[in-house]
Amino acid sequence: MTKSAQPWPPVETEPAVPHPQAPPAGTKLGMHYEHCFGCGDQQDAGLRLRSTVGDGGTVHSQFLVTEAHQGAPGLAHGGLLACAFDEALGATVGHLLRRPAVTGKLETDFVQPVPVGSTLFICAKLDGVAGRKIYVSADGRLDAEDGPIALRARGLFVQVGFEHFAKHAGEESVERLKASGRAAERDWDINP
Ligand SMILES: CCCCCCCC/C=C\CCCCCCCC(=O)SCCNC(=O)CCNC(=O)[C@H](O)C(C)(C)COP(=O)(O)OP(=O)(O)OC[C@H]1O[C@@H](n2cnc3c(N)ncnc32)[C@H](O)[C@@H]1OP(=O)(O)O
Repeated sequence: MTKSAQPWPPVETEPAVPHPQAPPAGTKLGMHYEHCFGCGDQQDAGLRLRSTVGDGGTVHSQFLVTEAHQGAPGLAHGGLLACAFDEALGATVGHLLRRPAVTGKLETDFVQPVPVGSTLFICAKLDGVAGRKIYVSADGRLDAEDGPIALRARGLFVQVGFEHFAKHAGEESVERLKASGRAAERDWDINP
C-alpha cells in the first residue's frame, strides 16, 4: 500500500507473466553493466545493488548504505534511494520479462529515514503489462527482509528496442553493453 490515492496500476493491465526463459527463483542476478551506478562494480561510490530472483514474479535486492550515499549527515540521500529502486525495478523487468525497457515514471514514498550503515532490503514485483507499458512496485525494508518499511516505490517502465540506446547514446553504447558480456548472453525477444 502507498499513501498515494491513485489506483495501481493506473490503467487496465494484463498479468505480467515471467518469460519462459526467465531465471528461476533462487538465481543470483549479475550486473547488467559494470559501469552502472546502480549495480556496477566499476563505480567507486555506486550502490552495488545485488539481486536474487524470488517466488511469484519477485526480485529481492540489497545494498549497503555508505557515507558516500549521504544527504543529511548520517542519513541516505532521498534521490539516491530512488536510484536504488529504479535499479531494482528495472532489474525485475529486464530479468523476469526479458524485455529491454526504460523508466518512464518513478514514484517513491519515503516512510522513514535510512541511516548510513544500514542495509536496505528491496522486494520488487511485477504488477501488470499494458502494451509497451510495464508496471512494477517495491518495498524497501531496513536491515532485514522482514524489517520495518522505510520506502515504497512504483514504476512505469516502457519497452524499447535496442535502437533506443544507439539513437540516444550512440552505436558504441550498444557495443559496450554487448562487450560487457551480459546483454549478449540474453536472447531478447525484440531487437536483440
Ligand atoms: C538500461 C540498459 C538496459 C539494456 C539491456 C541489458 C540488460 C538489462 C537487464 C536488467 C537491468 C536493467 C536495470 C536498469 C535500471 C535503470 C533504468 C533507467 O534508469 S532507464 C533511464 C531513465 N529513463 C529514460 O531515460 C527514459 C527517457 N524517456 C524516453 O526515452 C521516452 O519518453 C520513453 C521511451 C519512456 C517513451 O517514449 P516513446 O516515444 O517510446 O513512447 P510514448 O508513446 O511516449 O510512451 C509509451 C506509453 O507510455 C506512456 N508513458 C510514457 N511516459 C509516461 C509517464 N511519465 N507517465 C505516464 N505514462 C507514460 C505513454 O503515455 C504511452 O502510453 P500509451 O501507449 O499511449 O497508452
